[in-house]
Amino acid sequence: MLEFDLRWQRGDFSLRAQGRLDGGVIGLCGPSGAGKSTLLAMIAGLQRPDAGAVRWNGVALVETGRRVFLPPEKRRIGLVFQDGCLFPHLTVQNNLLYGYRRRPASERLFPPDAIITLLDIGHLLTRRPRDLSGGEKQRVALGRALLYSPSLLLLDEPLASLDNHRKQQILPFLLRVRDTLGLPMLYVSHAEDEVRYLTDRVWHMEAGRLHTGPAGERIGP
Ligand SMILES: Nc1ncnc2c1ncn2[C@@H]1O[C@H](COP(=O)(O)OP(=O)(O)OP(=O)(O)O)[C@@H](O)[C@H]1O
Repeated sequence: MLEFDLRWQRGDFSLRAQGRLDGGVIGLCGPSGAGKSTLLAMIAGLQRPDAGAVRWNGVALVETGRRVFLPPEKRRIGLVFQDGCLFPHLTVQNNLLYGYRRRPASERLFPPDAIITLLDIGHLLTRRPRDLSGGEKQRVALGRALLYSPSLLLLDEPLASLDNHRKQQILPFLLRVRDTLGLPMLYVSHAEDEVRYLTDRVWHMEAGRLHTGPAGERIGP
């Protein structure tokens, strides 16, 4: 279970967010500038909170009061961003295996072949990112994040740079990941219909405040 209680301020913008994610998919929606990416960055360890804590199954990943700060590579959190952020000089295969090879065999969650089949990227393995379409890049980025063997997957507008047609092609893969791998996911998107395709558990963020609803989530519109 992921639990967080975080504060962060820069200039006029202040973020205050408290929440709990115990499995399944939670969507995180809200207008531009609401603080969604900043919240994800603090959970992943890419941004330090001014005050607060993030715990995974009771273990502190960050706790400002005790000066605990686990760097991102020690958190076992998979990240997928809008533009994939693949390593341009590596083939698809080496992008996919980048995190996998750095995990001890005993910690590896999924065999590469299973993920390659799940995402239907077997025919792309020898290509480099520049020779992939936007949708293919995002499938490879998702595969790379999964082969890192994360305990939690954070997706920050993973489909935002794709046209509607491509989005419709990728959403079923995300459903497959949800249904076959059982990883908890926090999915940021402006598009609430996209989020609702994957989950009816939606958090809202506005002007730096996170609204999770009375039961830690909001169900229904
Ligand atoms: N270093 C900084 N200094 C000042 N303000 C910052 C800094 N970094 C982020 N902000 C502000 O924090 C706010 C939250 O930004 P954030 O990117 O988290 O929002 P978002 O909800 O993810 O937006 P979008 O949907 O457009 O990606 C914005 O108003 C942004 O300008």
